[in-house]
Amino acid sequence: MNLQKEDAPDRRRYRIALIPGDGIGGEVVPAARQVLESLGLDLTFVELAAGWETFQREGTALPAETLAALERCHGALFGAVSSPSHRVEGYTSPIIALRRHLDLYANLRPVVSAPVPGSQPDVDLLIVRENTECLYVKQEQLEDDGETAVARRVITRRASARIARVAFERARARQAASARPGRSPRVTVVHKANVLPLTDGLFRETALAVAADYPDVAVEEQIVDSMAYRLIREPQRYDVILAPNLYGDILSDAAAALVGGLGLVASANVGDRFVVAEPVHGSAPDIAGQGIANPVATVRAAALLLAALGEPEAAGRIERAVGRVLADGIWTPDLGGTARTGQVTRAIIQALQSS
Ligand SMILES: NC(=O)C1=CN([C@@H]2O[C@H](COP(=O)(O)OP(=O)(O)OC[C@H]3O[C@@H](n4cnc5c(N)ncnc54)[C@H](O)[C@@H]3O)[C@@H](O)[C@H]2O)C=CC1
Ligand SMILES: O=C(O)CCCC(=O)C(=O)O
Repeated sequence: MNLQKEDAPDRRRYRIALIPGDGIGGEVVPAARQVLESLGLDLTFVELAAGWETFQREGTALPAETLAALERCHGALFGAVSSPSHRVEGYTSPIIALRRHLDLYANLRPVVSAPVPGSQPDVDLLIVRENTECLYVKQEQLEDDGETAVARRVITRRASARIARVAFERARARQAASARPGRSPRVTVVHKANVLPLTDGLFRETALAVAADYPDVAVEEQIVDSMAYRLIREPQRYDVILAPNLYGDILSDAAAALVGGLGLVASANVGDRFVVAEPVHGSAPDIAGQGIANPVATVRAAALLLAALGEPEAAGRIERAVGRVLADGIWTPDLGGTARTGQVTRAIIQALQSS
């Protein structure tokens, strides 16, 4: 995947879109921007609108100007949006729309132990989630009698094969980077083909066929409900977990709970030409506006963005700085600490500058 703009005059100058969205998105994205600004890279930022507040103001949650501006950026950092849980005429989740519009077909979610309370030791896994289809095609309808609602679930061989390739390639790359020393690379294919033999069956069958091209990577399969159970019982045994969209979404929030919570876990929505990085969490309306949101997930998302753009060294520096701050016990309340968003952010910047 080469995400760098071919027409970029200088590959080491990046124009980055910032889409804070709603709720704590407006707190954690500026925090991540400060961290990015402290790196000494040649970055310019373009702030773009999307989300529920944008919808209320402009009648669309993903304005055409946002999409047009993204075309001129190398990548984007997304905060979170507040999507209502009831139908609102004309509203559609902008992050789901962006993933499909930009064909960001791989949602990569690293889940790694952290030196914080509640984190299990020795967890180092990657959830590779298909990001464009399944129930997220959002084709729902209410039947004429108003008593039955139907959703279409789409699984294609093409999308299943390309996400499976990402999973196997990542398993190889993780092995090369010694992510799990002494253990062989492995992909766990998640499905529910025992109940849904056509849709999940196609996902499963396609992933297992792709596995044949990767004899050096072990493959196993796991039905999604027992996957949830085993993930919680024994997260250390997993390496790369490959899942259709909805299962991957649910498993990644559960996995976050194993390593300190949603305040720490980031993701990258990756396609062949673009990347949108974001925290796994949502807009957290219960804590929005209080200055206590944990910025780490979004700072880590910024690191994933830099890595995808071809700046692994800067990404590594951010990760190491975050690790030091967490080890020093500079924690927001979700981790049991008393630090505020700004204090954690400043500590990360200080750790970067002293590295
Ligand atoms: N990618 C996106 O934009 C996503 C958006 N959402 C939206 O977010 C809204 C709220 O959804 P919820 O179910 O409450 O999930 P949520 O992820 O926003 O919050 C779940 C819990 O985790 C806590 N939390 C999340 N991020 C945190 C952080 N950085 N620091 C400290 N605590 C944090 C929250 O306070 C809350 O108790 C909904 O409107 C939903 O549509 C949810 C998930 C992803
Ligand atoms: O609330 C929204 O607008 C989107 C929530 C989707 C989500 O949790 C994910 O795909 O990671």
